[in-house]
Order: sequence, then structure tokens, then C-alpha cells
Amino acid sequence: MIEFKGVTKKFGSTIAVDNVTMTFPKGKIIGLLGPNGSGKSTTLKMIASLNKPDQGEITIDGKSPSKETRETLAYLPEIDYLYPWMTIEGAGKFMKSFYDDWNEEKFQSLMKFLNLEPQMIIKKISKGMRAKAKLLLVFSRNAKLVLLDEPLSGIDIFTRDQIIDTIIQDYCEGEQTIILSTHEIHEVESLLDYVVFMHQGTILRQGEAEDLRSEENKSLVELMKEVYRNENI
Ligand SMILES: Nc1ncnc2c1ncn2[C@@H]1O[C@H](COP(=O)(O)OP(=O)(O)OP(=O)(O)O)[C@@H](O)[C@H]1O
Repeated sequence: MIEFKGVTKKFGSTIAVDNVTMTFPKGKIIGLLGPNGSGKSTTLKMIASLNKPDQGEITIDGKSPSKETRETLAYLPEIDYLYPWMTIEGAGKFMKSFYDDWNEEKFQSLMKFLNLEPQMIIKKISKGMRAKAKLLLVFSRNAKLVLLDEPLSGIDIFTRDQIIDTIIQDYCEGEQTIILSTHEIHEVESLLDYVVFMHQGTILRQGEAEDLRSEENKSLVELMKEVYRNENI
């Protein structure tokens, strides 16, 4: 379980996350949803211990984000962080040297599933392939907590389906927690157990996807449109 208590993060005069108190439940696929600039990436970076809150406290199973918690989580950043000169296989070896939870068997089978080749060089492959390579490196670890920042951004619909299939392929409900940020909820609606709607650094609404759907008698896409319409977005 990840808890935020009065968490604020500022960049100069911009308040990226504004006094947020909330809980991300364990063992679920959680959608962190919201328009551009609502604070999704900053939230994920603070969980990944890449940014520190200016105020408040974050705990992951009772521990503050640190080098130790970072080693047990897998984080897919929005940016292209892969070394351009590396091959897919080389990138795998690189990650393997860092993480004890690396699963070589999973790496090999997922590489085939994603139609990636060991000798492909990162700088020579397409953007969609690089997105798949990033996902390959994240899901080749047996991490209990997976943070995916905009995994579908700029990816064509065929590759999107493959990425969604990868996310659910080995997902073990109750054991692994996946938090994924996106503003493209229609693509991931069927995947999500739990949703958090963010806007201007605050949480507008959160809850079990099923409960929200039945309470409101609406799909999450319709609900999201309504939530943000009320905020005049
Ligand atoms: N390193 C930074 N320096 C300055 N401002 C930042 C930095 N990171 C985020 N911000 C600002 O904080 C606010 C929240 O940004 P954040 O990237 O968390 O939002 P987001 O919901 O992930 O947006 P997007 O969907 O566009 O990725 C924005 O106004 C952004 O410009």
C-alpha cells in the first residue's frame, strides 16, 4: 500500500502536487488519470524516489521512498532513457546487472512476443519499438510495484494492443501493484481495477473502477468526461 499524507511538490512557483492525502491500494492495476500538467508524472517520480516532496510524507508499505524501495520497484519513465548505441540484448544485460529480481526467461519470451530482436540497436528502431523495448525491460523483472508513466504515448493502435497485452500477460492480481499514468482512458479502461482522477495537483475522485461504474451507471470514459467537465476543462 502506498500512502500520501499532505504531500506537496513545487517547482518554483508551480505547484505540481498540492497537499494530497490518498492511498494507492496494493495488488491492483491502478490508473492515474488526468489532463496534461495535472501532476501524474510528479506523483510517480516521488513514489520512485526520483523527486522528494517539499511537504508531507509518502510511504510504500510503511517505508519512505529511498534507494532501498527503488530497487524493488520497476519504473518506466515517459522519456527515452535507453542508451542509443545499445542493442536490445545489451540493454537487458545492463538491467540484469542492476536488479536481483531480473527474470531472464521472461526477458527472452517477452522479447519474442513483442517482435523485438536481440541485435536491434536502440537508435535504429522506431519510436513504437523503443516503447516496447522500455516495457520489455520493466516487465522482465519480478517487481512487486510497477510504475508506468504514459506507456501508450505516441504509439500506434496496433502496438498499443501489444503493450496492453504485455501488461496483463503475467499480471498476478493481489501480488503485484501496477500504477499507470495516462490521459487516454478509453484505451486502458478494461485493464483498470482502480482509478485516480487528478487535476492541477489535486485528486478529484478515486475509487474501485467497478464501484464507480455501477454507482454512476457510466463507463469510466463517460465519468472522466463528466468529472473534468465540472472543472471546466
Ligand atoms: N522538473 C520540472 N521543472 C519545472 N516544472 C515542472 C517539472 N516537472 C513538472 N513540472 C510542472 O509541474 C506540473 C505537473 O507536471 P507533471 O509532469 O507532473 O504533469 P502530468 O500530469 O504528468 O502531465 P503530462 O500528462 O503532460 O505528462 C506542470 O505544470 C509541469 O510543468
